[in-house]
Amino acid sequence: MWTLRAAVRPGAWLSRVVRGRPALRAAPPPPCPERVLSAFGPGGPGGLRGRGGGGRGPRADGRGSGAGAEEEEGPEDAEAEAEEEELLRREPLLPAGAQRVCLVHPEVKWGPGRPQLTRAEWQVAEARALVHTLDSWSVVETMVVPTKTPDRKLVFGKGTLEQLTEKIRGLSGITAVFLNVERMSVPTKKELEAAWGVQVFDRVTVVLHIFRRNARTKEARLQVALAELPLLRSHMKNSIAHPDGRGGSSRYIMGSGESFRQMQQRLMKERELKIHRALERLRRKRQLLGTQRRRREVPVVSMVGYTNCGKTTLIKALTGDAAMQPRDQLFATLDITAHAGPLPSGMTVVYMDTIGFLSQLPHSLIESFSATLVDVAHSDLIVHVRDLSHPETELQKASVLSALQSLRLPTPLLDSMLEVHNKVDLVPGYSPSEPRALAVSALLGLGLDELKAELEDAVLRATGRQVLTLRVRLAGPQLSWLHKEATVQDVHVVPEDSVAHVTVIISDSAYGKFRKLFPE
Ligand SMILES: Nc1nc2c(ncn2[C@@H]2O[C@H](COP(=O)(O)OP(=O)(O)OP(=O)(O)O)[C@@H](O)[C@H]2O)c(=O)[nH]1
Ligand SMILES: [Mg+2]
Repeated sequence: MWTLRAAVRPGAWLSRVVRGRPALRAAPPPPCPERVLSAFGPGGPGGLRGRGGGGRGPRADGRGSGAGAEEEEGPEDAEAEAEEEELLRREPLLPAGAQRVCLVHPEVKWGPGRPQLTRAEWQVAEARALVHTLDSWSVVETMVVPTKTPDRKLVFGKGTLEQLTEKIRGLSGITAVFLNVERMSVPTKKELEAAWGVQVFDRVTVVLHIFRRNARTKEARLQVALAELPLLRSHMKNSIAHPDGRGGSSRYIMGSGESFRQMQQRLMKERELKIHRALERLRRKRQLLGTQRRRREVPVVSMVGYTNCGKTTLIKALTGDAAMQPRDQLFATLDITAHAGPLPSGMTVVYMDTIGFLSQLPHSLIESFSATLVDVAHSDLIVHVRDLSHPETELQKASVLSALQSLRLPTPLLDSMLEVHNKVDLVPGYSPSEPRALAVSALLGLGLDELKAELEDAVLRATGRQVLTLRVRLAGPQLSWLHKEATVQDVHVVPEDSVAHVTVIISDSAYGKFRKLFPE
């Protein structure tokens, strides 16, 4: 247990945390997370009391947070809710149920399309992991097929495609082919499906299917709906060319003055606008809660990282939040959730669990989800969690950093980022070479004390606060002033001297005031 010890001259302060226990403690901080919940008032921070959060921790979208009068629902809210429900009522892109998949990975060995940092086997492993993330989906066959023409309509050269078609046709019992390309045009899909006799999915479709399945909150579900739009649009463009089977796309719908295609495009545009509006509404609510959180001065630490690196596990270990459910799946977390936990001095911080990154994620997908990550920009500290046991950990780091760059986060926030090397239990003898990196095992609880100490230093630096132990006279007004203007962590009374050594977390400006008011 870490605590601050009173070993100070009058008015002097300690900025370092040392081991030990005070002889007499007054007003010990109640254990978390209750303590932070009370700090947020009856509703908790950012929906800490979220209803139906899927058993995966509280939600930060503000739904059902009961955070105050702003949250009370009026008829307008009911109308908005009805519209949101309507927007979410849509058939999934892929049918529900089991799929027995043949995974086909086009390997580009030469030329500009050749991946620079990765190898086919890891790309295949990631594609398999995507499939296995879906319940009752399985990979029954994997084929790595060389191609020199990945940008051609049918991806492979003529001879290779013929051989591949023969092989796929010869497989018994497969229900689909997962062609591991980012995105396939609809004509390509149709032609390959005709040749192979089964459905063909690309990476975007599979990722969207996972997103749709894992999205819990309305905000995440609306983001998925938004991300699906480009796909629906291209399907529409191709399928309504002949809506009545007789080339009716350019025909005018009676009396409307617009063709069938124009009408479909208009409806799609309207849908997009409505989704944006609904998301905006939900975000405004969330921002409001974020402002309340900041006003209450609870520092926010965002955990970011590649999918499956252990963000949720680490937050669970740091907070002891038993409701969190880490899973060995890609994109297990799609909703930003907030979880409170204590640091060594007793200071409480809120950890934000975020959606994981994936390399080669289509741009439109990143865009629709980057809005979720806007919250990261409002945090006091970013922690980049890495899976050190992953063979492509360097590539994963590069894709996370480039995604973070594209979010245009404030430079001090990027500069102060901490790197946590997780899963070291799987890499015996590992120690990080980077200067601002800490090795931990979130699963086994290794290295967490060091991490907490480092987090505390970083949070204090980022928020312009310090942990000080001040000597105050029991008879004077200092103690009550400190209770009002700072966060009192510990009071160590020395009765024979009629003084107390008070440990506080205090902002630089409040400390300046304190020195002015009580100069002794
Ligand atoms: N061996 C080992 N496994 C870990 C460790 N931390 C997490 N895991 C496992 O890694 C898997 C993914 O963990 P999560 O915490 O869900 O990862 P995440 O980063 O939140 O994943 P997404 O939400 O999908 O982005 C789970 O099976 C965890 O048990 C660790 O320190 N050691
Ligand atoms: Mg997670």
